[in-house]
Amino acid sequence: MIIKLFQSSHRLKAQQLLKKHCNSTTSCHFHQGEMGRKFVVGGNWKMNGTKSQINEILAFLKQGPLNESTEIIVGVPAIYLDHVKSNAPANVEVAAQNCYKVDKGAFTGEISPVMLKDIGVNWVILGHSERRQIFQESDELVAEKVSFALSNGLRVIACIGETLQEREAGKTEEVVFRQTQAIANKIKDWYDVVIAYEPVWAIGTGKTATPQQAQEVHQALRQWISQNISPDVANSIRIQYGGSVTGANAQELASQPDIDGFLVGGASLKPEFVNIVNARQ
Ligand SMILES: O=C[C@H](O)COP(=O)(O)O
Repeated sequence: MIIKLFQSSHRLKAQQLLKKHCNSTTSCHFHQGEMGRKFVVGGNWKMNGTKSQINEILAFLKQGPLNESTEIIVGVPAIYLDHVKSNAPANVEVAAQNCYKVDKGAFTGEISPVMLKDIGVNWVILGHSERRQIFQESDELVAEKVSFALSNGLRVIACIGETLQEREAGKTEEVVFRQTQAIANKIKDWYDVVIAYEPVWAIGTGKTATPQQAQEVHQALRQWISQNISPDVANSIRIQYGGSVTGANAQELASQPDIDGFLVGGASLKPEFVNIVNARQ
């Protein structure tokens, strides 16, 4: 069972079971430092695509080849979730791009985690900067959504990241720690959470963070998580980078030790997404 959990991406759950196992036997060969994090690449299609364009994306995903050791998730506009769920290759998981914090009721235009589970969708992207900025989602609301989605059995890509103004004011760490703390205030288990660090100034602008800039924030965040949540969570949680990732820059970004994958916008609509999926050598 532990091996199965490792092969899936429930690494933290596996790690905790292993810890229990290691404490109860003297011959355990597993140690925390040996546990790698599975590379995870998400394609966030945002509000793009008609059914025929989506079928073209599905065609290049089917053609691949897609690295088997990378977990792949596509974030699909709500109206096409069912279609993509039925037509995506088996190794490509499907995510919604948002969901609300209650299971049903008078919330016109919203969709709930229960509805997503009902059509077999197991992932949701929450707290994307476009939701935070255009739709004024607060840290508190994002955290409530994360908590409610997890309690309904969804797995979550939780997005954080600073604006250009915040970076220039030297507030990058303060912002990403604050956004993560808001989530930490509402959840206990991080097994089913992937964090996507997406500096807002790099989204859709062609200005990718350099591998060093991204690594610096990922490392600082992991250290913060170790001190403020737990060393186990810090060691196991996957932190994606997002912001103008392309087939051309993915490989160097993927070589950074604390970058565990990507959340890709524009390039996820194009065949180069396959190169991004395969960026971790
Ligand atoms: O969710 C994805 C990010 O917003 C990145 O978008 P981008 O790759 O188009 O810069």
